[in-house]
Amino acid sequence: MSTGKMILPRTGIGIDVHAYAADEEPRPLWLGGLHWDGERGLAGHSDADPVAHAAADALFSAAGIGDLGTHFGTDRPEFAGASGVTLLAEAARIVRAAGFEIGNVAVQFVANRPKFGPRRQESQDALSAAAGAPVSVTATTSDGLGFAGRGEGISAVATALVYPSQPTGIG
Ligand SMILES: Nc1ccn([C@@H]2O[C@H](COP(=O)(O)O)[C@@H](O)[C@H]2O)c(=O)n1
Ligand SMILES: C[C@@]1(CO)OP(=O)(O)OP(=O)(O)OC[C@H]1O
Repeated sequence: MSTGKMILPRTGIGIDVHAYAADEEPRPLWLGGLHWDGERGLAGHSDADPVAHAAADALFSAAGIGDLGTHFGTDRPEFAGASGVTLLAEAARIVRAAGFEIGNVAVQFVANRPKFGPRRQESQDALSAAAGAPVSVTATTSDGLGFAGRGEGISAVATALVYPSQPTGIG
């Protein structure tokens, strides 16, 4: 007999944007959980990895427990310079503690460079290990249009699917 309880998945979305660091204050580029040698870095309180941040934001969104700023505010000195991989792992821990399992996360970033394809698997492996669930990463240019086309910054958008650890609902 049915108990009327179900496991309903929930989707979430996250967007993150970081501007390139000023020439006077150069930073390393961290993108998709990887360091990109010789590439211009992004400005931010943490390591400014928009792929990892968008993934974490999508997880919080799917669980309905706020967003990146809710959990890792820029007023928290312990997150200064924090790696995106660390933030994503912590986000996954918080989401699981809130009673959810993670199905998957998909992220796409918009940037002319670095050329991502050759390091896609490495990035996906790093982020999937952090999340404890599959994280796929894709890249696109914007055909030279907009702030990505002008080389002003990098944006990323992510979706996530989570589901309750225990059946919920009527019954
Ligand atoms: N930084 C990037 C951007 C794109 N790619 C790959 O190039 C292909 C074509 O991209 P479009 O701009 O035409 O969407 C696509 O396969 C992207 O994965 C990349 O490797 N690095
Ligand atoms: C990650 C945090 C905290 O260190 O800082 P930033 O690196 O500036 O990144 P952002 O995507 O603007 O999210 C806000 C903060 O939670």
